[in-house]
Amino acid sequence: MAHLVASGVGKQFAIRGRNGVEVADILKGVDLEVGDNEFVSIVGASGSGKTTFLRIVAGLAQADAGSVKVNGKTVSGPGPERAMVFQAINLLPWRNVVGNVEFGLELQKVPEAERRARAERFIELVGLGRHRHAYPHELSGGMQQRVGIARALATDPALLLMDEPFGSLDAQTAEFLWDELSKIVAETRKSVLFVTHHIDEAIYLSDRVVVLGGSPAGVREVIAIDFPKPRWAYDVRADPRFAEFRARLRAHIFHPNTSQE
Ligand SMILES: Nc1ncnc2c1ncn2[C@@H]1O[C@H](COP(=O)(O)OP(=O)(O)OP(=O)(O)O)[C@@H](O)[C@H]1O
Repeated sequence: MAHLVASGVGKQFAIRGRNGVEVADILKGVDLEVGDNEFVSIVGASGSGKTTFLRIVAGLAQADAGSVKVNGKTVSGPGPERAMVFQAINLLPWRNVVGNVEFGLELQKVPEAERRARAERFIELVGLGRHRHAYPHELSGGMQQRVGIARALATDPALLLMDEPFGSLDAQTAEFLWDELSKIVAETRKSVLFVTHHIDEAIYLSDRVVVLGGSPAGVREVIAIDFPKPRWAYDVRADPRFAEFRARLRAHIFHPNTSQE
């Protein structure tokens, strides 16, 4: 069974325009699925509704039309089967790495011994074992983002929702974390819905890339990225099909009416 099935999702916002406040359709008729152990990215021009859609799946915003189901259950708010990783990492500055990773488990009332064991496991998995007692201000941006990923994984969600998690990092650190993330996702067999501006990142990480676009926005294109896994950023870039995927995605994002398949 697909982990996530979104059907006909629509969202309106009150937009302040020249003629005062108007209600505008931002998303309309969005159909999107993420299967078991599948990595799906959403790309699209700025303002195309990527974050809005992800927030609806997370249960942080409500759709005005359509439905979102995770493991067959309709989403009506946040839930333990979904965990979100944001671009702004939002670690608790007064807690060390272990304390931050345990935080979500405390909210879920997981007993202390299990909490500690789970936190330690995921801290090791993201490669921060030696820094487990460090405080956020003692960590680099990339390390903080890895704490955010460990915090989300520790709650053992069926679906990991990621909103530009590497967007604030330098290119080198981000690329290093692409390899890390794909390794972690393969190891933990998670399903992931990932929002990004970065076309190369989407191609490298994803099984499928969904292009959102139009006004109101809908699914413009879905491209299957069939490079074998595990992948390494260097090999993927060197493959001639990488340039093809890139050109197709750019065409759909930036010239949606002129691109042809
Ligand atoms: N709370 C809100 N109230 C009114 N309008 C909103 C609200 N949130 C988002 N919007 C509007 O919805 C549209 C989609 O925003 P969203 O942040 O989902 O786009 P995005 O594709 O994630 O953009 P970016 O790539 O720039 O992050 C934008 O026009 C934005 O102004």
